[in-house]
Amino acid sequence: MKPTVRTATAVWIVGLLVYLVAVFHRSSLAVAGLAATERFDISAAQLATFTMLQLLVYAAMQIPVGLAVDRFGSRSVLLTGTILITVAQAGFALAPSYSLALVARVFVGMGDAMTFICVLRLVSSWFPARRIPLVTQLTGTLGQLGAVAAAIPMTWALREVGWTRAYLATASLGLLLTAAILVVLWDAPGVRHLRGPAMSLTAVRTSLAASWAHPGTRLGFWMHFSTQFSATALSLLWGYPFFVRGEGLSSGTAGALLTVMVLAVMCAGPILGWLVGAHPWHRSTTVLAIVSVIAGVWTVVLAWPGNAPLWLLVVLAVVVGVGGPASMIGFDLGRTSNPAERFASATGIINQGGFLASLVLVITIGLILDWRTPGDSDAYPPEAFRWAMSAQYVLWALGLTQVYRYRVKTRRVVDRDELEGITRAVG
Ligand SMILES: N[C@@H](Cc1c[nH]cn1)C(=O)NCC(=O)O
Repeated sequence: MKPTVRTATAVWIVGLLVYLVAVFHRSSLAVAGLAATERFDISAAQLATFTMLQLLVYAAMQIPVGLAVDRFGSRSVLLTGTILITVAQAGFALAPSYSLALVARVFVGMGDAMTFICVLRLVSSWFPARRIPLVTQLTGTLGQLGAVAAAIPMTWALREVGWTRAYLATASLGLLLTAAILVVLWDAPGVRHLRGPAMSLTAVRTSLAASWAHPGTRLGFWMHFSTQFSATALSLLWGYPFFVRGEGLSSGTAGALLTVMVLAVMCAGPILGWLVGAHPWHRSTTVLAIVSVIAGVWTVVLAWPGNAPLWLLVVLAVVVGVGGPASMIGFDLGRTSNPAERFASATGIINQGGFLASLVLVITIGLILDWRTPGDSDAYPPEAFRWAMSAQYVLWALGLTQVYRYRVKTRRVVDRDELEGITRAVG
C-alpha cells in the first residue's frame, strides 16, 4: 500500500471504528446497570465491581500490550483484541451467573486494552509528523462517540429485545471489524506486518527502563494521570448519582449534564490537537492550566452552600469534559521523547496514569460515601458527596506537583528548536 492520503485515511478510519466499538462495549454497562442488577440479582457494590475490574484489567494490560505492539505490529494486536472483545461480549450476553459475567468482563477489558495503543501507533506510522497531534486528538475525540452510541441505542435495545439479544447484536459488530482489519489494515506504508526484534526478558526490562528514564515519558504519564480521572469517574460510575443525590437534579437533567461532558470533549479535542501541533513547547503549560481550572471549578461547586446552581454544574461538566482530550497531550510527550521502536510501550506506560488514577478515585469515592452515610443504606446524602468528591484534591496535588517537576527536567534535555522543527516538518 502506498502512503497516499486516501490509504492513510482508510487505515485510520478502520482503526478509529475498532476503538469506537471498544469504547461502546466499555461504556455499555453504564446504561445496562439496572438490567444487570435484575439479571444477576446483585447489589450496587457488586455492579460497581464490574467497572473496577474492567479499569484494573485495562490498566494492568497497558505495558504488555505496548510491548506486543512494538514486537508484532498494530495489525496483529488489533485483530487479537477485536476477536477477544467479540467472544467476551458474546459470553457476557449468555453468562448465566454473576461470576461468569465477571470473567467475561475481564476479557472485554483485555480486548479493550489492545485497541487504543494500536490505533495511535498506526497514526504515527501513516501520517506526516505535523498532522499527528491533530489526528491523535481526533481519534480520542471521535472514539468517545462509542459512549454516546452506548447510551441511547443500547437503552432502547435492552428494553425492546432483552439482554441476550442486545449484547449478542453488539458483539456481532466485531465480525465486521475483523473483516475490515484483515482487508484494509497495513502496519505502515509498504509494510503489511511490522515485526520488531524478539526481546529477552532482560531486553524488555532495559527497553521499558529506557522509556521510563526519559523525563518526557514521565511527564506524559503525570499529564495523563492528572487530567482525565475526574471525567472517567463521573462518566463511568459516579456522575449520575452525584448530580441526582448530591446536587438534587432530576434524572433527565443529570443525563443531560453527562451529555454536555461528551459535547465538551468533541469541541475541545480538535482545538487542543491544533494547539499542541502549533505550540509543542507549551504542552505542559496547557495541561497545568486545564487541571487548575478543573480543580478550581470543583472547589466552587463543593463550597457552594446547598445545591449548586445549574449554570455552575454546566460549567463543571464542560471543564471536566475538557480533561479527557487534555490527557491525550501526554501521548504526544511519549511520541517526541522515544524512538519509533519504543513508541507503543511508551504509550502503554503513559496510558496507565489516567486509568490508575480513575480506579483509585472510583474506589475511594465508594468507600467515603459508605463511611459518611448512616446505616447500611445507599441513599447517600449531599454531605457525603462533598467528602467523597474532595478525594480528588489528593490526586490533583500529586499530579500537578509531578507535572511541574518533570516539565522542568524535560525542558533541560529537549531542544526547543528541534522539537518545534519535528512537529512542523512536512513529512
Ligand atoms: N483520555 C482518553 C481518550 C479521550 C479523548 N477524549 C476524551 N477521552 C484516553 O486516554 N483514552 C485511552 C482509551 O483507551 O480510551
